[in-house]
Amino acid sequence: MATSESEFNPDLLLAHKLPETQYTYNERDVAIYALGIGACGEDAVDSDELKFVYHRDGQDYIQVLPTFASLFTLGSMTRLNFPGFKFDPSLLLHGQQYIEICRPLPSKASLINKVSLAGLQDKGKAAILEIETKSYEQGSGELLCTNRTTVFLRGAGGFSNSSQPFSYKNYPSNQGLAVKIPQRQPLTVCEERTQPSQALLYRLSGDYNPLHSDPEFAKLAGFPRPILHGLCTLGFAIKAIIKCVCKGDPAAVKTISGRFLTIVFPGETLITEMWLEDLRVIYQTKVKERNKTVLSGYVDIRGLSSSL
Ligand SMILES: CCCCCCC/C=C/C(=O)SCCNC(=O)CCNC(=O)[C@H](O)C(C)(C)COP(=O)(O)OP(=O)(O)OC[C@H]1O[C@@H](n2cnc3c(N)ncnc32)[C@H](O)[C@@H]1OP(=O)(O)O
Repeated sequence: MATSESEFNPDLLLAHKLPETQYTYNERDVAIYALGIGACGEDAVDSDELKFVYHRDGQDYIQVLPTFASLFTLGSMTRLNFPGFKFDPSLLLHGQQYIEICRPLPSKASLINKVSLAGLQDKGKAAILEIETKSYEQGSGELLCTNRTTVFLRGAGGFSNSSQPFSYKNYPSNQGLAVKIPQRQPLTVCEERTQPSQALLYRLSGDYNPLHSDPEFAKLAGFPRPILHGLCTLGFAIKAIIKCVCKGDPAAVKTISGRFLTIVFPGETLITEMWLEDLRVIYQTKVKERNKTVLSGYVDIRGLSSSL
């Protein structure tokens, strides 16, 4: 148990206001992110992926992958601190990510993030903490996207003061649910190998958690070597869905939900299976070398090309 009963104070915790953060990005950040999630990693002239890392003079702007939105949360997620609730940050794992895109992401922008606590559950052996980030364009004040980041805090559960485990959630119960994988054959499957240096490249987008780069830190956290960022795995999976289901159009993606089921090591091969249910793509991603399902979730899309 990471907190003694006297340390957990739900009134203090729920009254706590998280500070606003800012995030400014440009085309260079967009391209570095796309390389970090494997764009053009196997073929430098891949016509489906080149547009995410390069645009010729005279062409329209570089295109932005919808999972780039997950980076907007970095400012608040790297400094998590709550009065009335303590945990060991070295035991934190990314559990789930939910992203709602209100309109396609511009290739450069300055954003204001409004951050709030969206949930906290006592699961006994762990605590589940959820942080919501709403990103508004500076100037217009228009809402661009919402992220909900769920972190799984190993060893931080068992803090409830009553016999009923503490549970707080302030968002609709149908959002970001664990998915049921269909029993039928998938509509389509995409296989892509991550590079042994994938996490070292991905971290340059701003997630410098040593869990993904430092062998000693990874061992202290309970892993034999550094593991891949969950959001990097999610980026690979959603890029595969855009390629295989959305005909390469990143603007087709409306909502993304993913649950990280087990760890991925950089260098492993990701196989993403996809099923279509109306305008929802259900997906699961497996690591080929260990035959383990590492991620599952859904993507809601805005429409479908008739050729599918
Ligand atoms: C830009 C900011 C990013 C913020 C994150 C910063 C740090 C980033 C770190 C990473 O990227 S870590 C790498 C990515 N994440 C992972 O690799 C985690 C992979 N998943 C696991 O290893 C396991 O699933 C787990 C999280 C350790 C949980 O497994 P465990 O066997 O311990 O749990 P269960 O007994 O099955 O379930 C207990 C309880 O918790 C609920 N639950 C389980 N898994 C998750 C999950 N991934 N997300 C949310 N909730 C989860 C589960 O439903 C059970 O609840 P009840 O059903 O009992 O109510």
